[in-house]
Amino acid sequence: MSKIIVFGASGQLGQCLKQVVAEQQITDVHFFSGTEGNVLNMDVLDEIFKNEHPAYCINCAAYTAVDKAEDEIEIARKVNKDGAANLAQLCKTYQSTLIHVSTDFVFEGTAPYPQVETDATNPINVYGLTKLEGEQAIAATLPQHYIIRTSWLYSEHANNFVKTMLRLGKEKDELKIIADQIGTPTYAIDLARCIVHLILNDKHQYGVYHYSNEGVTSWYDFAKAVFDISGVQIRVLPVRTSEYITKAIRPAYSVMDKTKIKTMLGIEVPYWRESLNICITKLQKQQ
Ligand SMILES: NC(=O)C1=CN([C@@H]2O[C@H](COP(=O)(O)OP(=O)(O)OC[C@H]3O[C@@H](n4cnc5c(N)ncnc54)[C@H](OP(=O)(O)O)[C@@H]3O)[C@@H](O)[C@H]2O)C=CC1
Ligand SMILES: Cc1cn([C@H]2C[C@H](O)[C@@H](COP(=O)(O)OP(=O)(O)O[C@H]3O[C@@H](C)C(=O)[C@@H](O)[C@H]3O)O2)c(=O)[nH]c1=O
Repeated sequence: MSKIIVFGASGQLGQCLKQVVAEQQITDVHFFSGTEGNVLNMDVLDEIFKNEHPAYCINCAAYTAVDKAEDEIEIARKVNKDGAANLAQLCKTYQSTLIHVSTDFVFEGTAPYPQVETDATNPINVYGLTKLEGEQAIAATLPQHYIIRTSWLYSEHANNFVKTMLRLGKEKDELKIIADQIGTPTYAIDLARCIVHLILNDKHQYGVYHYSNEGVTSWYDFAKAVFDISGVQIRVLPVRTSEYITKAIRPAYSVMDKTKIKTMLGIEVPYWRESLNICITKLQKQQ
C-alpha cells in the first residue's frame, strides 16, 4: 500500500477518511490536523514531506465558512488558494500525487443542466472564487493531480446542513428553507470511499472530476427528508432565495454530472436519500 498523507484531518471529510481507512484496514496513512500540518507553513509542510515521502497527498484543508468568507477574503484566499498551491509545489518536489477537493460553488449556477468538468466556471461568491483559484494554482504547478469537485457535504462529523437541521428541529417549531437552490447532497463517507477507491485503482488519468451522490434536490426538500427520516415534527416552509437573506449569494442550480469519475473507476454512486438514511441512523445511535 502506498503511503498517504492527509491534511485538514480534523474537518468533516478528514474524519470520514479516517473512518473509511480504518474500516478497510489500510495502514500507512498519516493524518495531520490544522495545528499539526498548517498548509500555509512551508517549513512544516516540507518537513512532513521529507519524513513521509508520500505517494499520495489528500488535501481536505479548506476555509469553508461561505458567508464569513465574504468579509474575510484574505484568509479564505490564503487557505483555499495558497494552501493548495503549497501542497502542489511540494507534491512536485517529492513526486507525490495530489488529491484535492473542490466545490460545485465554482459554477455560476445558471446552466439548466448538470455541469460537466469542462464547463465554464464563474464563481459568484468569495468562497467559490478562492476554491477556483486553488484549482488553477494546482493545475499550473503539478500535472499529477486529481481535483474532485463535490457538493453539499454532510456526515456525522463536524458542522453541516443535516446537523444544523437536527439542532434547529429541537429548538424551533417552524423553519423557512430556500426551495429555489437546486443541487445534490453528498454523504462525506461516500466521497471518502471514492477517494480511497481512486488511490487503490489509480489509472493515472489526472484532472478534474465531479463527485456527489445521485439525484437532485433543493435545500427545502433536503431539510424535509432530514425531518421525515429522523421522525422530527416541525413545520418547514419553502421560501425563495430573496426571502432568506445571506451574506454570500449561492448558485441557483449546481448539479454536477458524474459520468467521468463513474467511468474511470467503474463505480456506482449511492442515491442521496439512501445515504442520508444511513447517516441519520448513525447519528440517532450516537444519541
Ligand atoms: N462542507 C461542504 O459542504 C463542502 C465542502 N467542499 C470541500 O470539501 C473539502 C472538505 O470540506 P469539509 O471537510 O466539509 O470542511 P471542514 O470545514 O469540516 O474542514 C476543513 C478543515 O480544514 C482545516 N484547515 C483550515 N485552515 C487550515 C490550514 N491553514 N492548514 C491546515 N488545515 C486547515 C480546518 O482545521 P481546524 O479545524 O484545525 O481549523 C478544518 O478541520 C474542502 O476542500 C471543501 O472546500 C466541497 C463541497 C461542499
Ligand atoms: C440554516 C438555514 C439555511 N438555509 C439555506 C441557506 C443556504 O442557501 C442553504 C445551505 O446553507 P448552509 O450555510 O448550511 O450551507 P452552505 O455553507 O451554503 O453549503 C455549501 O458549503 C460549501 C462549503 C460548499 O462547498 C457547497 O457545496 C455547499 O455545501 O440553506 C435556509 O434556507 N434556512 C435555514 O434555516
